[in-house]
Amino acid sequence: MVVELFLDLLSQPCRALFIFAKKNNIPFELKHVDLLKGQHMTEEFDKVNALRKVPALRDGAFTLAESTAILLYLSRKFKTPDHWYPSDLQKRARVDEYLSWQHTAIRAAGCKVYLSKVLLPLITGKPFCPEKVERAIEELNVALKQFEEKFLEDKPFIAGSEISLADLVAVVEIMQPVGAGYEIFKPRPKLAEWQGRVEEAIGKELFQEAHEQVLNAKSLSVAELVPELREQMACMLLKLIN
Ligand SMILES: N[C@@H](CCC(=O)N[C@@H](CS)C(=O)NCC(=O)O)C(=O)O
Repeated sequence: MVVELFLDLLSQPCRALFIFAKKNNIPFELKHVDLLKGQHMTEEFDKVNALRKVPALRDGAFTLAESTAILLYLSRKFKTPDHWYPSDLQKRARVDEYLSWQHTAIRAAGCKVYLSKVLLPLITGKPFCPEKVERAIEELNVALKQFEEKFLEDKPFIAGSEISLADLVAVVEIMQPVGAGYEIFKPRPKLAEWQGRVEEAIGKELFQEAHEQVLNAKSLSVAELVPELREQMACMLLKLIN
């Protein structure tokens, strides 16, 4: 029985897992959990991840939540090439450092841009609030400056000369505000060059496949989201962006 991955490619951590599994030829069954249909809120999905969030993994009777834990589980189980999570003590520490930092920095700010500009208007049917989007962009700009100066410096990749889990996790988060129409790369040549290297290391086709949905906001629909769930999701999003 192959590993089952519960994903929605609209979600950044899900894209990281999808790319990682495909790039490393890890055999897996993709279980699509459609966030915009509220499929993560069902009793059925609750048995896989009681946190009711994607991504999640099931390997036989074993279930696992949290993308970092899942990436590490897959890298160990399938003994993926060393560069993803280097055995060298200090290179590995660089990856750990980035994975620890990113949740409250790039991820938090990039999410706010996407949620306030794309998802909340889609769910409520109301236009986005320009002040909220502006505030989120300011937060994101601070995080991106820290990313370039502290984490990337003048290296090709975060842990040195090869792509690692840190770059993968970073790139999927950085693409989320791009999906909201925010021009991230033009004013940041260093970031743009890094993104190009990461995309090349992953493979352009796989990168595009993973990002197709998030880069096409017009294709999103909440027509199948029942009113109670719509209400719950709107409240949750408002809390997240405030
Ligand atoms: N720390 C978690 C974050 C998971 C997460 O926030 N997933 C979002 C999609 S990106 C989700 O499922 N949201 C649905 C909800 O919170 O109701 C991870 O890295 O896996």
